[in-house]
Amino acid sequence: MSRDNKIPITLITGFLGAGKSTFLSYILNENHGKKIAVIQNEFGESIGVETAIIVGDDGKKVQEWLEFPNGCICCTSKDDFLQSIEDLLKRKDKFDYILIESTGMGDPGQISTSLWVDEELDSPVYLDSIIAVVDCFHFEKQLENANQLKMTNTIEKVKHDTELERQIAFADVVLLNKIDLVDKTYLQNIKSKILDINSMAEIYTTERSKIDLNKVLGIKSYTPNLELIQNYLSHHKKQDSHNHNEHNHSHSNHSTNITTLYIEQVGDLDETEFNRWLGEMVYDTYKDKIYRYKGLLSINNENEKFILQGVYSTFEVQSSHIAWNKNEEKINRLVFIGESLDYNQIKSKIFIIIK
Ligand SMILES: Nc1nc2c(ncn2[C@@H]2O[C@H](COP(=O)(O)OP(=O)(O)OP(=O)(O)O)[C@@H](O)[C@H]2O)c(=O)[nH]1
Repeated sequence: MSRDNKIPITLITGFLGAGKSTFLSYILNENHGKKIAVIQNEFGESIGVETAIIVGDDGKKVQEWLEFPNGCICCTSKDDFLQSIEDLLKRKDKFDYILIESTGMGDPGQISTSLWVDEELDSPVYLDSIIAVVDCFHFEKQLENANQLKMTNTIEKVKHDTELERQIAFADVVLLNKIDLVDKTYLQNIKSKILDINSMAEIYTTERSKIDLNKVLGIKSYTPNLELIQNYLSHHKKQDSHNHNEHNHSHSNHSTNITTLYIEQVGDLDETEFNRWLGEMVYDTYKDKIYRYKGLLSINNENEKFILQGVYSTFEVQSSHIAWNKNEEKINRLVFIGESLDYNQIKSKIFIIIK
């Protein structure tokens, strides 16, 4: 099934109180011309969205539907996101977009991998993008608390408390919300901390999560869109003249070890060897530590540019159907976001280049 006939899913993540429900309410009440189904895996308190939740007389959550004034349909879910999606699909004629609000502590990587796998199985849905809503007023404090806990507490606690960074690491779009509560200098500082973690994300500043919906819905972050990938990669190119430490956006005042790492290499790739190498990295060397990765590749004996997309150990290399220009230098360019990534280790074995 082509993506044009599939239903897009946007996953909304964010720490407790960041403004996710405010964002959902805003979307549902905007004039977007879509019929939107909403899946939430927790109870919330904001108006509009949670009114769709029905509690059965046994106290359990029951999935229910509700017509919104602008034609939206809302539902709430059981804890299992995928089951909810399956249930939703039985009512496919009723909607053409799905929003999933993950709980404050959800792992966006797990959910996006599940959706990605479904896509491979020719599922009628596809993952459009992951949006992280960040409370910029509390961000520094939340990050600081997480880092203090990292030094002192158990592994479980650490995993729990790195969730804020992980949400940012997995995001295609970050909404820096509550800008009414901070000044410009502070905001700039927060932005650069977010870019240190994930320099691929589009960052927008918002008040009450208000944003042009064209910037957040139907943006196809996971499709092999050459323009989008080139856009993601463009600002990394400028850093390439710097030393290797610059490839890894780890700055001395940056306390997280989740970073973005950029690698480039001129020439053509042996596709089989590249797949083998990447598999080794994501299944073995950096298992569960490489979260998200994208790339623009030049494959041996192919005229077209290829695009790499990956989450954890799930990845795809697909043609963009756009050829390299005759005068263009063929440069393979990759961006990885993950934990404790070592530039030299990753680059040392990476590219099997055809002379
Ligand atoms: N000052 C200010 N308050 C905001 C803004 N956006 C949301 N809020 C408020 O922040 C509180 C939390 O917003 P929610 O939308 O409920 O946040 P949430 O992420 O859904 O929260 P949880 O579901 O508890 O994780 C609410 O009282 C909102 O009214 C903003 O831009 N500025």
